[in-house]
Amino acid sequence: MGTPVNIIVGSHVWVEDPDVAWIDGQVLKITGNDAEIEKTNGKKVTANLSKIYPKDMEAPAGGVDDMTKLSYLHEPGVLQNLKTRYELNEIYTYTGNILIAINPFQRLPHLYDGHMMQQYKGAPLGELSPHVFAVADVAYRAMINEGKSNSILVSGESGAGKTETTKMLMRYLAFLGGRAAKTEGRTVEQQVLESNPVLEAFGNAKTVRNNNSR
Ligand SMILES: Nc1ncnc2c1ncn2[C@@H]1O[C@H](COP(=O)(O)OP(=O)(O)OP(=O)(O)O)[C@@H](O)[C@H]1O
Repeated sequence: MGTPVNIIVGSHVWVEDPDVAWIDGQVLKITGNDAEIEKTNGKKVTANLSKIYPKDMEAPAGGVDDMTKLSYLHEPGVLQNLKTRYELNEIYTYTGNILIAINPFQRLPHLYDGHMMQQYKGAPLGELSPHVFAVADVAYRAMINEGKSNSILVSGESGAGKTETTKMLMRYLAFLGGRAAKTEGRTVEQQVLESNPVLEAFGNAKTVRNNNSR
């Protein structure tokens, strides 16, 4: 993937591992196309040079909020960055203007409160920390400015968090657009959000990864 990088004796690299997907280590010896690597768990392994990837030793300790800032855009580099951020409860990361969300499997209420929504209102993408509200804000503004419908694509495997993400997108869009008008004493925001259980009932079946089949 990407430009070939010189791997020499002493290079810090990523090598595939059956238990943890990728593990880092240092090249001890190169013989032909094979490199002998001492992994950080102390074990040694031999791998083909085409299967190992350079590790960025200068990567910031807390990761980067946009993966286009990574020195190496290979799989272990991307996964390492997401893992580093996830451990700090930073579940959102950009890759350019695409947002990657990792399921936190715990409530993070501070991420979605009214204060947060207020902050993201009108803020250019990339100015604040990566967030689903930022994506909604850009989509909403493009719709208003261009006078055309807009869509937001939410994809991921079962249990990845698409339904939760969509709920947050709807909440934010309702917050932007539907606060003033009222029908039968309820705001558009309330009404849109109340439609969630109905949509869920039609769209969701229980799967092995996810039981929200309400
Ligand atoms: N941003 C989040 N904050 C807190 N919990 C979350 C978040 N995203 C997902 N979860 C948790 O993960 C569970 C599964 O997420 P969700 O239902 O959104 O997945 P999905 O991608 O829609 O799955 P499926 O394709 O099976 O419908 C949720 O019920 C919730 O407990």
